[in-house]
Amino acid sequence: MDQAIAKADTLIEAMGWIRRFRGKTTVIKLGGSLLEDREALQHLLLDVIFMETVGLRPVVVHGGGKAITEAMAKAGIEAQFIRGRRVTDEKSLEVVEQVLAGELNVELTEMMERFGGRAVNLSPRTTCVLKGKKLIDSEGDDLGFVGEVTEVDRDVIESLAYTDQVAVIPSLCTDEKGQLYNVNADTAAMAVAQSLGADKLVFLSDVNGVRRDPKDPETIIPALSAEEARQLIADGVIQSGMIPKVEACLETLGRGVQKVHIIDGRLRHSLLLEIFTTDGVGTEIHQ
Ligand SMILES: Nc1ncnc2c1ncn2[C@@H]1O[C@H](COP(=O)(O)OP(=O)(O)O)[C@@H](O)[C@H]1O
Ligand SMILES: CC(=O)N[C@@H](CCC(=O)OP(=O)(O)O)C(=O)O
Repeated sequence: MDQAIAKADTLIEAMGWIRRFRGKTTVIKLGGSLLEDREALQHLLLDVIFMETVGLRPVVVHGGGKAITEAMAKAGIEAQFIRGRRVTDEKSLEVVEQVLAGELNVELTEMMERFGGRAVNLSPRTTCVLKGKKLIDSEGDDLGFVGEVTEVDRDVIESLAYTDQVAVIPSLCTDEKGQLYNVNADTAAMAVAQSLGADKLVFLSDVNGVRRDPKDPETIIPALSAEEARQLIADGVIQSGMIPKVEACLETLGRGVQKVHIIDGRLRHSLLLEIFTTDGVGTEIHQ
């Protein structure tokens, strides 16, 4: 009996969160490491469809760094990164476009459709919603065809949400001349969240959050202020792919998005636990 009541309490709590977030936008960023784990990915996409079904408005932005590096290796191109961003020449850009827009984006949408959801890919091959320009690197390095998003077509994304469809956006943008650019997926998600005035931005990765020791899951930091996060980057505790992620969190918080989380997408239902429970999982970054 007690157990049944405890379960009812969980349900009541979940209903409260559903009421709180119904009609609100959550931008969900799927990282490359996670995209490699098919089983985890399927659970996750099912959760996205669940969110949409109960009236939340999830928008998916995805990367695919690992798959790109593998495809480049097959094409005999060596991957090179500067401050977490891939140096992208013309040949690499072709591979990036094929993997993100030609393969992963289509695969993600198809998987969601198989779960009974309605998902629409918004890539430069279909409807390009991310406009941008070449990224000028902070240290003056030339990264090639690496871009930054300057404008998001929020009308297209929102009109999908209003008609119960989930937008699936790869991290690619085009400039006014139609030139394609490779965008770091964390910053692409940030741009989408800001433009939509999202309530939440959730980064799903293959780590349980930001850690004091990157190799030790026990050292996860559940909550991090913007100031602490900057210090951890300066101290070299936050490294490699975690740098653009945390920088994207910090910039997003400065622009009105209420909450930003970094969570482990391999953990079953981590997304729902994050949204529908008080304690949540992973690292929350706040002002
Ligand atoms: N302080 C840290 N805490 C956790 N992970 C870290 C930290 N510093 C660096 N990392 C690395 O960042 C990676 C996550 O970034 P990235 O590989 O770009 O993820 P994704 O492809 O999912 O976006 C982790 O797998 C981990 O190796
Ligand atoms: C410019 C740049 O670095 N672009 C990234 C885009 C994909 C990405 O960011 O994927 P993850 O989210 O899996 O890291 C890249 O080429 O790897």
